[in-house]
Amino acid sequence: MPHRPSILVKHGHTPDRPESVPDILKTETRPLCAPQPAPRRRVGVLEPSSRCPSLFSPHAQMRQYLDYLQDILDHGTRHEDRTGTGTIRVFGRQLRFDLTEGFPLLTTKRVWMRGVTEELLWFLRGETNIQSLVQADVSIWTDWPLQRYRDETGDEISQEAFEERIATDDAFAERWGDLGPVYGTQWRDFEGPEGRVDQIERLVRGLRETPHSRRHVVSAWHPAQIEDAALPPCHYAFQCFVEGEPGDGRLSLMWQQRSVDSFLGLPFNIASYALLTRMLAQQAGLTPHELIFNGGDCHIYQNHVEQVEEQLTRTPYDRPTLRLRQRDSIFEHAADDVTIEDYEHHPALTAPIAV
Ligand SMILES: Nc1nc(=O)c2c([nH]1)NC[C@@H]1CN(c3ccc(C(=O)N[C@@H](CCC(=O)O)C(=O)O)cc3)CN21
Ligand SMILES: O=c1ccn([C@H]2C[C@H](O)[C@@H](COP(=O)(O)O)O2)c(=O)[nH]1
Repeated sequence: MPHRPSILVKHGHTPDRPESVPDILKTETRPLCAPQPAPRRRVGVLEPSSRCPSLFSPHAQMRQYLDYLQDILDHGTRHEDRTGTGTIRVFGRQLRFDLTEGFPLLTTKRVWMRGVTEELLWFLRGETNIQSLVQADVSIWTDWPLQRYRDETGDEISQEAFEERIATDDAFAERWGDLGPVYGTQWRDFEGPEGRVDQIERLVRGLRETPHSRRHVVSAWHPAQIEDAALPPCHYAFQCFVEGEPGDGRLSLMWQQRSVDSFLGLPFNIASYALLTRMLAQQAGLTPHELIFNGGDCHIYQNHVEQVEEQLTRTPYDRPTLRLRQRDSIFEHAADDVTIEDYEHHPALTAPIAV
């Protein structure tokens, strides 16, 4: 029977760290984009002159996430949701991270980078069955397979009957874990009228051959296949942007997310797109620059509020550093190509996932 550990099992060890608060962080939070004198514009010169001043401080950037959570608590409205859990939600928010200043892995709780990495590699392999993820001991998707507790005709069966089938029927066991046409299919194998499109392969080629193109878009949203997916894509599209010339160019990435589980999902999503930006930049000989998140329905589940409030009492540490082994192809990466160094973080916070 495939190994299906509980998603709430914590991996790794979370050492408690002594608090050391840099002076700059002891002051009250300032508005992120307080009015500043207009910078002198120098067209075509790669200076961060026109960006929000908050981006100059890595601490302020990670405080952005805490300010975003506080904004939802302060301005959100309570609502029932599909999962029956209930959320507090706002609509339309943006976060921006400067990737030249360390890796944007949250430090106000532990974020499980190996889980993030395995999930991204699983998308990049074009897979939509979770068996290889589960074998890698990553169980963040185990609640969503289409045939969870269903037989092959789609009829619901008990958990015991389902586990019995998996244990005794190899063909059934092999199919277990299919999520339908989710990210892997849409990124690598998007079905169109003229055949399949490998959007990632096309993106890497585009970044190398026509870096300044305005068409570096990958869409996971396939309107004709939404009904067939176990969960319609939450982060449904991203776009890349290159400034500068080959040898001295820099790469930014912006992703769109229609629905945002701000406590459990978003920290994973930030780390995942930051890692993807590093991989794409490496393939195209560019330097990672800015990472931009645009969220639609940005919510905090009501059973995460306590953990969010705990997080809001914490002060971010310096950002860690990410090392990525160079590969000839973006599709050749293995999980141990990614190492995170100097990751000082507050203790892990656990929370139930809304299914
Ligand atoms: N409600 C909901 N939120 C999500 O973020 C989410 C979904 N559903 N469905 C699909 C995927 C699965 N994702 C997940 C699922 C679980 C965790 C999670 O439990 N994270 C734990 C660590 C898990 C571990 O250590 O094993 C965490 O504390 O961040 C994170 C992202 C993101 N997505
Ligand atoms: O990468 C992900 C995937 C999922 N989520 C969250 C957002 C919502 O809380 C649920 C999806 O429910 P819908 O009813 O389909 O919106 O999963 C996330 O934050 N990040």
